[in-house]
Amino acid sequence: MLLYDLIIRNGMVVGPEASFTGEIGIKNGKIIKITRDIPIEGKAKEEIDAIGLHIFPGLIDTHVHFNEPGRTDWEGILTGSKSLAAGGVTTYFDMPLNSNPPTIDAYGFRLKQEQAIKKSVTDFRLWGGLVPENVQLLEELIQSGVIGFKAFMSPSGIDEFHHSDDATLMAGMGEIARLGSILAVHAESTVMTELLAAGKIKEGKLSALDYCESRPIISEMEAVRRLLSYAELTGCKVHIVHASSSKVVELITEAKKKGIDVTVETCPHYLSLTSDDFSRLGPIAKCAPPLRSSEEVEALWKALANGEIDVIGSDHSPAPPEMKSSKDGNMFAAWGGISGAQTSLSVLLEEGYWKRNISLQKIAAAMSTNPAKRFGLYPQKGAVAEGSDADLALISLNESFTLKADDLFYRHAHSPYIGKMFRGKNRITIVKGSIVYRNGEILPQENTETIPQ
Ligand SMILES: NC(=O)NC(NC(N)=O)C(=O)[O-]
Ligand SMILES: [Zn+2]
Ligand SMILES: [Zn+2]
Repeated sequence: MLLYDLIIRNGMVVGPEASFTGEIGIKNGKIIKITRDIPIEGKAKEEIDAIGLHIFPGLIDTHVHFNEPGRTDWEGILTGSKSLAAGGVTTYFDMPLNSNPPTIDAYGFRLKQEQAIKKSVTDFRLWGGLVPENVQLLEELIQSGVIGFKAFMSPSGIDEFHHSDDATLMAGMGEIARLGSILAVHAESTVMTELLAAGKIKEGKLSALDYCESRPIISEMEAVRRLLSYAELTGCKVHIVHASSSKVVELITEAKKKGIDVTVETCPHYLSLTSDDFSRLGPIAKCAPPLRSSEEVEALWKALANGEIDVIGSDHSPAPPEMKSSKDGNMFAAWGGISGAQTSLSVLLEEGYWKRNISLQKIAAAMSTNPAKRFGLYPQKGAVAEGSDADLALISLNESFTLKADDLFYRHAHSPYIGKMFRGKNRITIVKGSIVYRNGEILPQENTETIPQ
């Protein structure tokens, strides 16, 4: 009898304190043995020689919009999950919008879950939405198995997913606290962003910089402060998504000190791109909240280095090319959302590890361990440890590549990073013991349909 299905030999395991040379034995989708500095004893059906590779706990992307069912022409579970696997991500949390129907009741949940079980090449969880119409349906969403709830404090850009007014937030947060779940929030002020945008549009000021000015940092800060008050009042756990500035992070750090149960996420694009890049690249780099200055980028890195940023999520939110272009230079009209599912770790390694001395431990924490802990998946996920799911990314740190459109598995080969050089390449992605990605290719899996893209 073979002891293992798979043994990974000679790799450098990225542990929580330090990296160590170790070997990993996998059976039935789980890590059942790890040795330090000595070869694993026993045989396996398959072996991987990971000499020269760093073994990360499989990354968890807490924030993707795969838009299926309903807007599969924008992305899709198959294409989206392939792109994640290529980037070392083994589990994602899909947002309750822009799929149609949105995931705001058990029916919407079931429709999406059926598709994801058939098509996803990685593991996944689904967010439920909190909208003004469904406060009484949050419990059925919990029973369906949502990882948590997501609300917008300003319009989402999607007609079927309304943003939460203050009354909805307070009632919804009371209910979510009662259910013991967590609320993820897109925090921008509706009043500030709508009035500022209306002013710009009236004056015909429609450039990238005008768009950025219509969504200032203070509008995020105002929304976060208000939300934190509701969190304090209701006891609801909250997670602020896509913070664009260290000033937002500071508010959360202060709230943590006061005992509020809050965490914060930022995205690779806020750590690597500026509003000037948006002016240069056009709608491909449009997002909400918008890109900021290079000083803000550096301040966010500091916050990450200080351990003040809990989670990095991609906020992959693509749209068809027509919606990501602008013939007349009107940046207000283009779709807001950056395609980043495949490149998160690449950005963190090149811009963080190589350029700013951010340790691999910090990167693994923000991209795997912390999300697993925050959303109740640890230690099943988020750790290279005996008993954990065999979700792993094998990275060649020194190897560099220049990103080409051809490398992207997205439905639409869009990325603000095409032409950028990255040091650090994901070679192999393993999900629950199965090799799903190896050296540029997705490997066929028994449980996923091979559907043409
Ligand atoms: N409807 C969306 O997908 N919106 C997303 N768009 C961005 N971030 O520009 C988001 O997460 O807010
Ligand atoms: Zn958002
Ligand atoms: Zn989003």
